[in-house]
Amino acid sequence: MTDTLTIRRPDDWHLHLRDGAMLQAVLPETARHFARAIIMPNLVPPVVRGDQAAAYRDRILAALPEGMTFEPLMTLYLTEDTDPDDMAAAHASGLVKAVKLYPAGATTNSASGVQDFDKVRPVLEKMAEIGLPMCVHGEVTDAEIDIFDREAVFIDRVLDPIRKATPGLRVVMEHITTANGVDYVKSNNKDLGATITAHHLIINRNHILVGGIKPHYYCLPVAKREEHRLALLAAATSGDARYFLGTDSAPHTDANKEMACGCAGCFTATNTMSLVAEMFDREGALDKLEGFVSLNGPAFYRLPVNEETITLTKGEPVEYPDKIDCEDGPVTVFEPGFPLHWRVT
Ligand SMILES: NC(=O)N[C@@H](CC(=O)O)C(=O)O
Ligand SMILES: [Zn+2]
Ligand SMILES: [Zn+2]
Repeated sequence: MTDTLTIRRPDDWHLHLRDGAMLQAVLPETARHFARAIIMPNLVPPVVRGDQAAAYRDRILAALPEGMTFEPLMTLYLTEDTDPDDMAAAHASGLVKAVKLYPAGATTNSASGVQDFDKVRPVLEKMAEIGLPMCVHGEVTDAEIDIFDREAVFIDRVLDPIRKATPGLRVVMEHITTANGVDYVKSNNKDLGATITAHHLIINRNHILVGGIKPHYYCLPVAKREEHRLALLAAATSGDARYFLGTDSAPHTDANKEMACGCAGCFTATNTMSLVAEMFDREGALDKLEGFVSLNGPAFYRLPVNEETITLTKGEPVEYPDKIDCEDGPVTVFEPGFPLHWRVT
């Protein structure tokens, strides 16, 4: 039985760090294990231009505790007014590694997102030309589409037409939650990848709703049926390099989660590596863990892999805090409902 595992230091290809007091509170949770992360731009106001991304990057680095190393990989929030030249300059300087597409109204702080996809056509063409990847929150927002179908409908009605109209556009389907998402990636070429979160490998929709509503399991896209969770787990542990870890760790204070209209987002930064290793171990796929967390992401983003390593050890159940403190109020850490045995040592 394997009980220690040394792998290259992992990266997180989808992370929310927020700003101010929340940034201060959550950044060490990620930087403890992860070397780099793709930083989501859904602040209020959103990070739309290169100068805003540069200023946000500076605030992140200023919040990093002494002695920790971490590289924020910045993104721009795509709006109908995005200037293709500003975007291209931010990419050429090395600052910006991706552009994020939020359908307007799809998720937390997405009001400035795209309503009319034709309006961003020139920007998408520029991205294809310069090789700048687009990260997509893949859900339609139409009131008549059931929330559990919004990812599958987005693939058919929005994503596939965009990809066909924009050859060469490199796309990451963020936080996929369905077998439809898994299959769409599988049946396409190397210009398409997908991130998978730790929590979507663990929970299905029953976990949110059976026996009382669990606000800390509510995120978007919402967890689906068990058959979809199993498809995600199979994809993550398959060794297929088009799937990689993006935690979508999305902190909200408990006050904002535990209310009549609670925010969407699971906070997993603290225990991600224990969560993911546990799930890979259960699948007998520990040999695929390094690919999923440390190799496949850099390959897609055409970045070097990390030189440092981390060692995971299996033993007695791992202890981790149930909440982390933040000046704005406590933030609950994702609790899988079973013990975790792999710790980063
Ligand atoms: N995933 C979530 O449920 N929430 C994210 C936004 C997002 O990634 O869609 C957030 O910013 O809180
Ligand atoms: Zn999202
Ligand atoms: Zn997210």
